[in-house]
Amino acid sequence: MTPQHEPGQARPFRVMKFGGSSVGAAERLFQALDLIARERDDGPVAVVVSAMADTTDRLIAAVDAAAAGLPGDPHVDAIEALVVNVARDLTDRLDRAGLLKHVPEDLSVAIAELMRPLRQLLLGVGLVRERTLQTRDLALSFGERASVLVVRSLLAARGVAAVGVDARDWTVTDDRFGQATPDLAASALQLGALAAAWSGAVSVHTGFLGRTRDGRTTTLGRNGSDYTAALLAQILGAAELQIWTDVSGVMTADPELVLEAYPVAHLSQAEALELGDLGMILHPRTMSPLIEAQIPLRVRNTARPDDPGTLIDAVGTRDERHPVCVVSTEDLALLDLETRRRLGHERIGERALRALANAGIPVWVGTSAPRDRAFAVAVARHDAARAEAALAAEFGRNPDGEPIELAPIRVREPVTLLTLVGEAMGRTPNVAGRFFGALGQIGVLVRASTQGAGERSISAVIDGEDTATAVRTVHAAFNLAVQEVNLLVLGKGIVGRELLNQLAAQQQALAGDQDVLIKLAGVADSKRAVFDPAGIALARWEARLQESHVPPDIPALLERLRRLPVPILVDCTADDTTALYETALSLGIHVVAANKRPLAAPWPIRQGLMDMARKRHRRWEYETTVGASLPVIDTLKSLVRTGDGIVRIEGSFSGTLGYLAGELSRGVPLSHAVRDARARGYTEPHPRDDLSGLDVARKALILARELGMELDLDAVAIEPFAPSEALGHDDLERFFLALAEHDAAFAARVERMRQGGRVLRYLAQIDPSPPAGVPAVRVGPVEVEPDHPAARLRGTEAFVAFTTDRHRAYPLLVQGAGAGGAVTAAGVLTDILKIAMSLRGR
Ligand SMILES: NC(=O)C1=CN([C@@H]2O[C@H](COP(=O)(O)OP(=O)(O)OC[C@H]3O[C@@H](n4cnc5c(N)ncnc54)[C@H](O)[C@@H]3O)[C@@H](O)[C@H]2O)C=CC1
Ligand SMILES: N[C@@H](CC=O)C(=O)O
Repeated sequence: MTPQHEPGQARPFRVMKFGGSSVGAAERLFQALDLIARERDDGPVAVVVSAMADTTDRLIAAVDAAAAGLPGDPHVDAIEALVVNVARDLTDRLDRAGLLKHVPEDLSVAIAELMRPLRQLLLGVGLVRERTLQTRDLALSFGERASVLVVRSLLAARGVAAVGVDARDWTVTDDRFGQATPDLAASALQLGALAAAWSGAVSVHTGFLGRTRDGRTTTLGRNGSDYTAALLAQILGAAELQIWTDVSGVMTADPELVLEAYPVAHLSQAEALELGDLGMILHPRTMSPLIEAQIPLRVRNTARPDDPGTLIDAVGTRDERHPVCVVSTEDLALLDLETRRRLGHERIGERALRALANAGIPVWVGTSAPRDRAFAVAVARHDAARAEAALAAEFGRNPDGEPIELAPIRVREPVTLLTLVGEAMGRTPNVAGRFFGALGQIGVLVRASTQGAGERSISAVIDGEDTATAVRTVHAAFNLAVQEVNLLVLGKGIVGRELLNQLAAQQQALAGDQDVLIKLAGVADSKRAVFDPAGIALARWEARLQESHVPPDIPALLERLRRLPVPILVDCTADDTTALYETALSLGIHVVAANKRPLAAPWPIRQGLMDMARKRHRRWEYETTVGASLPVIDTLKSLVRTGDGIVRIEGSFSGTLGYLAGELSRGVPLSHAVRDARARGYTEPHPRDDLSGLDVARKALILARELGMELDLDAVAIEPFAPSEALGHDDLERFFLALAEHDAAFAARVERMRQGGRVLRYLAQIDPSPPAGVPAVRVGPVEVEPDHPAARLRGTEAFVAFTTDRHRAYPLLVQGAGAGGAVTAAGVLTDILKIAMSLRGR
């Protein structure tokens, strides 16, 4: 039973363990000392400490250097230097943090004194040039012993009665040096005898260390200080073990990979064991004293002691829904074994695991195909070659000694073991579906998979390069209530600016009503960029961009964008951005574009991008490139997908040219109408692209290519709206002046048409099977009769008519505003939402 803490009573006995990160940096020591003093005021405590900072590494390096041989004979000076270095490094660190002046005695002398036997030890190693695990354990013990000396002295200096305890004096172990196992009963006996002398003082113990019955120093292996602390807690019947570290508890994912990762409030001991198997929190053997004695464990942050941290106990999460932890174990190799026939009575998996165990190779995960025809096993990458050799040796023969038909072993590396751990999973339906669905949505291939017993964990082996995206996506699918997408918006002109305004207005509603959180990670124009992985407040995007001095290095920004959940590049420029799309898609970033140029790029380039998007399972959405927000592309794709035969596509694709035709028929001079159209945001950045017919030609080409027509822009027959000689100037003012010279001729032409009962329109026609000598795609001005569907268009209205096998008598019409910032931006936002919604609710 866990002792309960009654209000008003002193809290029962607790063990506090401070790891490398907490006592490692001398600066943190102050905080650790505060915490010990604070807890001590509240009831009895014992403290376990690790070695400071890189002291352990320095000690290993010193032993290795001594064993490798040092200059001089018998290396006395060099050994002296090694020892002095280790000691000086420690005292310098304390001095820099201003800690030495708090201690009345001279700590540097005490540390040097403590290290004296290390000198003899290294001399011995140098003489025999031999470095055994036993020697190494003894050398390493100086790190923890120095920590105890420092912590005890500093506690005493602030008036906290403290006694330093060399845990070797009570931790009785076997003689597996480097990874010794304590004997609980013997250790309890020793500790009982020692504890009587502490009489209320804080006992400060070395973590990690033990001693054999015949007095040789041992270490307890990985997470050894945690093990010491758990044992101490068990033997002394502590009410709680606190592990103080540099994070505020067990995180839902590696915060280096997932910005939104957050500490889990509660974990069950069973979950902690699963996580421990994956190298997280405590090593499973460290958990067993706590489970046996039912001692709760709290993981806390030394730098943020008021954070609640994670409580690990028998109950686990009190939150039925969430969260679950996503653990990524990287740098593994996956070995695939396949037999073409059954291997007699013994299964391939059993033999493989035994062979690997005999070779001393730890296995991260092993999974079998039905009836064991195939077996895949993941091992650390550095063990891959040895594992392959061990398996090849094993399967060179069957149990009867006969050769067998084993296909060559396939080794895939690097791979990552991605594991979802959470008790709540067992109580939630379709966990596997959501897990694999989330991976599938982003095109991550699962090379092997397993589901743990008790439905507490599920794992997938994936390619190493997919790790970051996969962890973020799975984390978001299980732990975030809303589907987050992250945008990098290129261009803040008519369309880009309006898009950001619409986003600002809709962001909250989308999160609240649609469970989609659209975050602006970055925005760039042709001069500068601003990027913030935490998200740029939409009300502040313009100010943030103006304040920025960062040049628009878009590939570098894409590299940062890819690390965020559901990254989308939003192209609202009129630039040639094909190279950027290639980078984005290859990095796993979706693309949403109002820009037509990449779609109108030479066929192999456009097709290469399409293939890349398909291969990488990324989306490239571009509905607004024809008819702004009108559903032109979606309609055409649906017709093609459902097997309708397209007979012809025709229409008025340009909002600008439609608007100009209307203005001309009202008597507005051409140059005035173009100025006006530009000011209203209908034209391309340079109106020449509209008046030359190029913009409509691009749109027609985009549609033709949807039909699989392998055409380039030069195959489109273009007759310009205005004469080419009027369109030469880049400078807009000069352009308008030159255009004005044609105002009278245009007015006369329109008047002549009016008198003939016809109207001017700029039409496009796409004919998949044109008559001989007629171009398949053509765009140009047409004088239409009053009963032509285009004759009735008003303002910026565009229309597209699809004549198909199924819509032959009455063509399928899409009609509405074909240009303008507001409708186009809404179309871009719709494309963004298409991607977000398709991922939501996985
Ligand atoms: N205006 C409309 O009605 C419609 C426009 N579109 C397309 O939307 C795109 C944008 O049009 P507008 O907003 O009207 O153009 P705009 O000229 O007003 O804005 C273009 C923006 O792109 C930026 N830019 C240019 N090159 C860049 C680069 N390499 N990196 C970052 N930013 C860059 C410019 O600084 C500017 O902010 C064009 O491709 C256009 O064809 C599509 C449908 C309708
Ligand atoms: N300039 C274009 C804008 C939309 O693509 C047009 O007027 O149609």
